[in-house]
Amino acid sequence: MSPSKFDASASNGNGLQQENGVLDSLSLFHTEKAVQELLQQAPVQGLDDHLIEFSEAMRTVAKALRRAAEGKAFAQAEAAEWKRRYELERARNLQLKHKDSSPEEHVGDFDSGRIGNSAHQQMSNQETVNSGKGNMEHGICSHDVLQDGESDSDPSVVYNRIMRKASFKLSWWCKGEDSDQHKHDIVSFERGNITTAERSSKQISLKWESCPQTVLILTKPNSVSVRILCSEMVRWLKEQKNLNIYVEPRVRVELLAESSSFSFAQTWKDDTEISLLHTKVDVVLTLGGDGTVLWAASMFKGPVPPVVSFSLGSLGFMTPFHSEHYRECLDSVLRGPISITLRHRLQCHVIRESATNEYQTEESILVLNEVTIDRGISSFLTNLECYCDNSFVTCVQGDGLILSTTSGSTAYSLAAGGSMVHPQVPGILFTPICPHSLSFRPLILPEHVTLRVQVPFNSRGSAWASFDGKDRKQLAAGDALVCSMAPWPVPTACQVDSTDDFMRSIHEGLHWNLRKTQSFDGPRDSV
Ligand SMILES: NC(=O)c1ccc[n+]([C@@H]2O[C@H](COP(=O)([O-])OP(=O)(O)OC[C@H]3O[C@@H](n4cnc5c(N)ncnc54)[C@H](O)[C@@H]3O)[C@@H](O)[C@H]2O)c1
Ligand SMILES: Nc1ncnc2c1ncn2[C@@H]1O[C@H](COP(=O)(O)OP(=O)(O)OP(=O)(O)O)[C@@H](O)[C@H]1O
Repeated sequence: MSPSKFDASASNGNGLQQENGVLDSLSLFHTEKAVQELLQQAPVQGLDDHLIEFSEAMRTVAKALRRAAEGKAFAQAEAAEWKRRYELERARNLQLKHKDSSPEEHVGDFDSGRIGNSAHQQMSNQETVNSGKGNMEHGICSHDVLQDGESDSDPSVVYNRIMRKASFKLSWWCKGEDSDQHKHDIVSFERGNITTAERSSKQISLKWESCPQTVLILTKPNSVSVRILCSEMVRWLKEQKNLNIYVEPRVRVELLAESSSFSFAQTWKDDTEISLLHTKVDVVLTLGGDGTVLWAASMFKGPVPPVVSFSLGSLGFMTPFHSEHYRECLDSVLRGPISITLRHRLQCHVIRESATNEYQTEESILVLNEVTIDRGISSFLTNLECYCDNSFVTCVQGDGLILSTTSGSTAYSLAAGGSMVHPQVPGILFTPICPHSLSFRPLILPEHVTLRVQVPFNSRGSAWASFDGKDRKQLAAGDALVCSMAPWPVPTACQVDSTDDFMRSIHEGLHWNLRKTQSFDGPRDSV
C-alpha cells in the first residue's frame, strides 16, 4: 500500500466518530477528500475488503452531506424570495402611509402624465418601489404605480419624478365563449369542490389597466436590417406614441452615431441598473430571432415584463410578429388586450463538491429553453446520476442530458429526440443526448419536481453545463446541478393565441409532418 493511501485510510478512521453517531463535518470533508484520492488510485492487488466497504460507506456519507447542502441552498433561495416580498410590502406600506399624509401631492404627481425624458440618458440608480396591491390581488399578476425615490448621487437625476409602470391584469380567456370573453381573474383552488373547470391551459389575456409608458428594445447585434428597423421604430415610438425608450448601451451608441436627435433614448450603466429594469419597463420589444428572445429573458433574473418579439431571424419559433407590420402590431399591443403565453423558466443551481461543508451555491441561472449537461471535449461517456425529488431516476451514460422547458422542447431537446410540447404545458423535459442504451426514452416530468444531476466520484471525466446554449460551467466529479421551475415565467405576446402561434411555428418553422397528400386515384377499400 502506498503511503498516501495509508494516510487516507488513517485519516478517515479518525474523522468518523461512529461511537455516538455524531459526524464531525470538518473531519468528514477531509475524509471525503481522502476517500476520493484513494478511489482515484489504481486498485492494489489484495486490497482489504474492509477498505472497499469503508470507501462505499464514505461515498454514502458524502452524498448525504451534499443533499443537506442542497436543501440548505433551496431554503436560502426561498428565504431570499420571502425577504424580497417582505421588503416590497414594507415599501408599499411606507408609501401608502406617506400618501395618506399628503394626498394632494401625489394626486398632482399622478396627473402630471408621462415622465420627462430629456435629462435621462442614463437610467438613474434610484430605488424603485412597487406601490401595487400585492402581486396576486387582481389575477395571476398585477402591477400598479411605481414611484422612484430620490437620488443624491447623480446630479442629472430629476428629483421627485414619478416613474409609473403601467398596471395590467391577466385573466384566463375562454375561446368560443361570448360576452367579452374575459373570464375569471384568478384560479382558485379554495372552493371546497374540486373541479377542473379552470384549466391552466386556457389562453391567458393581458388587459392594460393604465397605459404603457416605457418600452425596452433589445436587438440582435451586427445586423444591418435590425439596425435600420430599430432606429425607425425608436423614432416612431417617440414621435407617435410619446413613450420612454430604453435601449442597450451598444444600440444607443449606434443611434447617436446616426443622429444626435436620438439623445432621448435611455440606457443603463451597470448590472445593478439592469436588475432594476423590470420595475420601469412596461413592454420589452425584441428585434431578431429566438436567440434575441433568450437574450431578453436572460436580462431579467426575476419578474419579466411582457415581451413582444419581431421576427428578424431564420426560424423565429418564439418571434410571432412580422417586422413589416410593426406599427399596426404595436398599436394593438399598446392598446391591449393581448393574448399571452406564459413561458416557464428553469432555475438552475450549480452545487460544488466543496459546498458540502460550506453550504454555499453559486448564483442561480434562469433558462427559458434548457440546461444541457454534456461531456464537452471529453472523449468519455458522461456518467450522470439523476434524481427527481430525491428518487433515483437513472444514470445517463452517453453524450449528456437536456433538462428542458416546454418552450425549449422545440429546440435542442427536439434534436435529441424529445417530444414537442405546447409551451403552456407546465412540465420539465428529461431528454438524453445519444444515450448508449437501447431503452432510454425521454421523459416529461411535472412542473413541481426538483431534479438533481450529479457527477459521481467514479466518473472518468468532467461534465459541462450550458444554459440556453451559453455560459458553459464545468462540473467536476462530486459537483451537482439542481434544477426546478422558476417562479418568474416569461410572458410573450401572441400573434393570435398560444395554440395558434405554436401550430403555426411547428408548421412554418419546422415543416412538421409535411407530406404530399396521397391521391384519391388508386385502390380503395371494397364496401
Ligand atoms: N442540435 C441542436 O438542435 C442544438 C444544438 C445547440 C443549441 N441548440 C439550441 O440553440 C439554443 C440557443 O439559441 P441561439 O439562437 O442562441 O443559438 P443559435 O444561433 O445557434 O441558434 C440555434 C437555433 O435554434 C433555434 N431555437 C432557439 N430556441 C428555440 C425554440 N425554443 N424553439 C425552436 N427553435 C429554437 C433558433 O431559432 C436557431 O435557429 C439553445 O437553447 C439550444 O436549444 C440546438
Ligand atoms: N441583444 C443582444 N446582445 C448580445 N447578443 C445577442 C443579443 N440578441 C441576440 N444575441 C445573440 O445573437 C445570436 C443570434 O441571435 P438570434 O438567434 O436572434 O438571430 P439568428 O441566429 O439570426 O436567428 P435564428 O435564431 O432565428 O436563426 C444568439 O446567440 C443570441 O444569443
